[in-house]
Amino acid sequence: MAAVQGPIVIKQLAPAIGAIIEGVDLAKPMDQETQDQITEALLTYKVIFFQKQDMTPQQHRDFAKRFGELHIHPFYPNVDDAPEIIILDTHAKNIPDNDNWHTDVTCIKTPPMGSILMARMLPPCGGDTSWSCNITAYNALSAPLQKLLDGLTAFHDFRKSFPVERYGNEEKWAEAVKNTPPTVHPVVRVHPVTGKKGLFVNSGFTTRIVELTKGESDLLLEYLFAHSGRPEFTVRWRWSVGDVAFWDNRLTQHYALADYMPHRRIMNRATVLGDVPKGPLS
Ligand SMILES: O=C(O)CCC(=O)C(=O)O
Ligand SMILES: [Fe+2]
Repeated sequence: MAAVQGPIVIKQLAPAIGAIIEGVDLAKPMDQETQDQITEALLTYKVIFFQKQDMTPQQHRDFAKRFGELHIHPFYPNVDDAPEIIILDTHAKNIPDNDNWHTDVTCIKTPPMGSILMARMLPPCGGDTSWSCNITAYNALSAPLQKLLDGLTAFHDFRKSFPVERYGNEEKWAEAVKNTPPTVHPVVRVHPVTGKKGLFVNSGFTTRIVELTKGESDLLLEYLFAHSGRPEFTVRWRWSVGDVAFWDNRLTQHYALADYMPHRRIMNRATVLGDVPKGPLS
């Protein structure tokens, strides 16, 4: 059954992050007021969930396009006549994917502002996804550590999440590496809309803090990666087919649990490009 179009109802899920949005059918044409309410909810709750949705990949793309230009992933398989929609199908490679804390595609100069993920096929149980709030994680650090981090930058490298041995096709991989050289972002990001500060390092892509020695960088990153995933900064979503999660990728991370093998799980994702991350000093 398709979702009903009506007044929006918001149900907060956890103190740090996450809310369910009721009363919107994402497949239907949307007025500006509804879109603005969705944007507002995204900024407030960082990840928002829509249930019982019935979108084709084309409608998924069209909804996502309302929020900005879409990213076409160099690697993931995509829908034939909607290349902006990537297909995450664990069965295709028979290995789990995205089962680490990460922020999407921070290895490019303009990492996504948001990702919109829809569940298409699910295992009988398991396969939940968690999101964490990098603003709450930053606020929980001591003032001296916040001050140190405010002035640092870090490398983000495509190869950390996409090593050649995992994604095969050496030629295509070399081309993607050439087109995606490591990029440097501030370790603390100022959210371009809310002005809030949050950690902007993630275990998916961040390899090295530029201004520190390798030993210092390794230890500090290890601490920050572990800190960011603390349960009190998170929300965990148990999927049903037709659920859609829309997250503000600018100051969040997420983790797709791979606890359901050998069952199949298929998700579709649209990825909305963002701006160049700015730090407190940049
Ligand atoms: O499959 C999931 O639940 C999330 C996968 C993921 O990391 C993503 O779509 O960006
Ligand atoms: Fe992801």
